[in-house]
Amino acid sequence: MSKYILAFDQGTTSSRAIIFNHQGKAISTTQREFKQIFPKPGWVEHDPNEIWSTQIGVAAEAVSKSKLKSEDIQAIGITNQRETTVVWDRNTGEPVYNAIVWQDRRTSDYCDELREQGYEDMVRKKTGLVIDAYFVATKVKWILDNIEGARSKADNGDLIFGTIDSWLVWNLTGGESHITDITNASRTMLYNIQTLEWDDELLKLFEIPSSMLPTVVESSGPLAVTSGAIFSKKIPITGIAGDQHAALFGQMCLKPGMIKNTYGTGCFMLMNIGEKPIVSENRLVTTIAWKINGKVSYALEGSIFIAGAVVQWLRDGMQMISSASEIEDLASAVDNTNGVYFVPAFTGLGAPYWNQHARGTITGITRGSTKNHIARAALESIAFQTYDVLKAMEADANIEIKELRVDGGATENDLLMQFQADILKTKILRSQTAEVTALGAAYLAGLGSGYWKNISEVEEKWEESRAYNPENINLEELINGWKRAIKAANSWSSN
Ligand SMILES: Nc1ncnc2c1ncn2[C@@H]1O[C@H](COP(=O)(O)OP(=O)(O)O)[C@@H](O)[C@H]1O
Ligand SMILES: O=P(O)(O)OC[C@H](O)CO
Repeated sequence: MSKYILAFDQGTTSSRAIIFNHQGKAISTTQREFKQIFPKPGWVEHDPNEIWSTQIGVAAEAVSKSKLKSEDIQAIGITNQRETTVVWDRNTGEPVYNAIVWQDRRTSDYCDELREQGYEDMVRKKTGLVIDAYFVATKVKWILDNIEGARSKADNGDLIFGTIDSWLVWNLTGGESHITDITNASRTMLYNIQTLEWDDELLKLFEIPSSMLPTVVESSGPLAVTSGAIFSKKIPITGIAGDQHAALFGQMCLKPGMIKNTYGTGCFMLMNIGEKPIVSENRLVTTIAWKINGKVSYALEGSIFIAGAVVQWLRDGMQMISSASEIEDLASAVDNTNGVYFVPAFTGLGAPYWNQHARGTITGITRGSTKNHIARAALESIAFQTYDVLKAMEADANIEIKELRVDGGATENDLLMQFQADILKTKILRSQTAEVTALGAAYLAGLGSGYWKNISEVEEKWEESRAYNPENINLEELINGWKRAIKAANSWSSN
């Protein structure tokens, strides 16, 4: 009887489960959305119990939908929205507060204070990160400082924390395993990516007791085993990685210099930089790509907070379109934006600007501007933000990037992909598999359980579905306009 790999893809807006066969093809996909909680402007939360129930629900459904039994699943791979933080009681398994989501900005002012106090260099050298509310440490501190009784329980050793991979593994193992994989650890701002250990100085700075920390594990191998109560048979968990790291692996960017960009809610560009962590001089972050068989690979990352979400905003907020795919026709009705620029800094600006206080701006509007120009400017903003990150990456790595592998919902948009190739002057390759993130987790799990023999066996499965070759355009004028628009969005901020 053939065996399969079950991948969990726990994302920002939905939980997905996908079953892959030995050819690396998805044979069953299930997905469930869950509630987004916005208690105050700039705050974003999820209910951790709903994350767990939707994730385990879709996993059971994927198995039954494909008429498989638990014994047909060789191993589980987990990939997750990163930085989203849960603190829970190790005795009851109950969270003490909602999960604080990566997009949440409640600790921005505290991050400003840390920068003013001169911690930026130390944090960057140790963790590869910039000080920003995006990362985990300040979210844990906020829960300990603001939830009644949390600090004393944590000091007693009763509370533990984790990113979503930890939370899922804790529940899958019936509270037996409190672990996190090294890629997720590298997003906490508590993990030293040079020494590969939790960092005492950072734990002290953020006042987080070390008894709360999960054990850090590799991204592939025998990591944990589900408890008997979950599936009818215990299943090994043999792959875990944050979603952007899993996508880098799924895109088979295995050699230094290979680079991918995922166009979802946000855009996340990662470049494999090999076995040494380059510290960015251009406001990118350095992160751990994966650790396999004792060997760590590093990546440079540029995180863009709003990409496909600007299209969602035109759909839900402005009701300019009724589905995301409609934007392509609307934008294609004009040849250019007629000087309109849209900077979708709805939650501040991420890489390479890192301005937590910038806000969305539309500039260059004239009497002749129409919704077609605004729609086109919104789409182009995704490509311009990617341009800024790619240029920073080229400068950090001192190379010229010739090829970019892409995936994610917005890569369906041919207008966007062609414009992207044109302004980058780089070939864009869209991968054959839409579910590259889940596939990356499946590959990690399959390699960790002997389902696939070695990396070369999976490497040869990568295929492109379409290539976009750059066409000649007048770039200078376009980029000048974008830079002025960014200046406007930045100057709107009060800081
Ligand atoms: N044809 C399209 N053109 C532009 N954006 C699109 C298109 N189709 C989907 N999107 C955007 O892609 C995002 C969904 O992609 P997905 O990879 O599922 O994201 P995530 O994993 O972050 O939820 C949404 O923000 C949506 O607005
Ligand atoms: O869930 P996604 O795909 O929006 O990804 C979120 C990122 O991991 C945040 O860093």
